[in-house]
Amino acid sequence: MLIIGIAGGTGSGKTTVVNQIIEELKNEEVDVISQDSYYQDTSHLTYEERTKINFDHPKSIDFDLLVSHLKDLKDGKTIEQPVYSFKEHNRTGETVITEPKKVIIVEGILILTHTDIRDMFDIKIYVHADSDERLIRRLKRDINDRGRDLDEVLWRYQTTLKPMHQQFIEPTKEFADIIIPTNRYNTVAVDIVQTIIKERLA
Ligand SMILES: Nc1ncnc2c1ncn2[C@@H]1O[C@H](COP(=O)(O)OP(=O)(O)O)[C@@H](O)[C@H]1O
Ligand SMILES: Nc1ccn([C@@H]2O[C@H](COP(=O)(O)O)[C@@H](O)[C@H]2O)c(=O)n1
Repeated sequence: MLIIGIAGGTGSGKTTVVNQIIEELKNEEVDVISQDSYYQDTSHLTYEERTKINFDHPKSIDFDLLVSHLKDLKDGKTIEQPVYSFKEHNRTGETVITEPKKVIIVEGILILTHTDIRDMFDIKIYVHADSDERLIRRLKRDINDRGRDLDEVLWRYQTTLKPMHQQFIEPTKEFADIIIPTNRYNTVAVDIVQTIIKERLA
């Protein structure tokens, strides 16, 4: 089993890169695990309280569950990946049955901050886009897809997202084996990663 970690700031293009990488792989060969599925269960809080959570701090992630799920997959066991709702700021209570495959791609802003998880990765990738580009993408995406408005995105950017990015996320670039610049669509980098995966699978 090959485990690939793909980190990078919000809006850097992690999900897009993952989708491009797996385009040529068969479904039965690859699992994608998103760190977003592992936001802490906050059902004990009201909706109002949940809106104020700092979702860019490592403490917002249930890393224990993520570690145990990755270990299970490595051991050939099936897991139940939680489903997360950005509209509700909480897990939905549903799960996705995920079976072990030849390639596991784990993507998320904070995945390289955690030593045990970092050590499980065979390849560590950091996706980089400039912060203004990321903010523009985040604004468009959160308003179109995640039920947010301009004020909410800018408030979150100023209060938590930008400082947490500088404190926790950007420094993990030093752990990366490969850094992919994505201010433009980077097909060359995607081709290189696809080639590495194919070689390892051969
Ligand atoms: N290289 C790129 N150039 C322009 N837009 C991009 C690029 N990569 C991603 N996007 C767009 O930016 C938004 C955020 O990308 P996404 O892959 O979801 O980022 P992340 O998973 O890192 O938050 C999406 O709307 C996506 O279509
Ligand atoms: N309820 C939530 C949970 C997380 N976020 C933001 O999502 C970002 C991480 O996801 P990406 O797909 O962009 O990598 C992170 O920056 C959190 O601020 C949120 O807005 N609401």
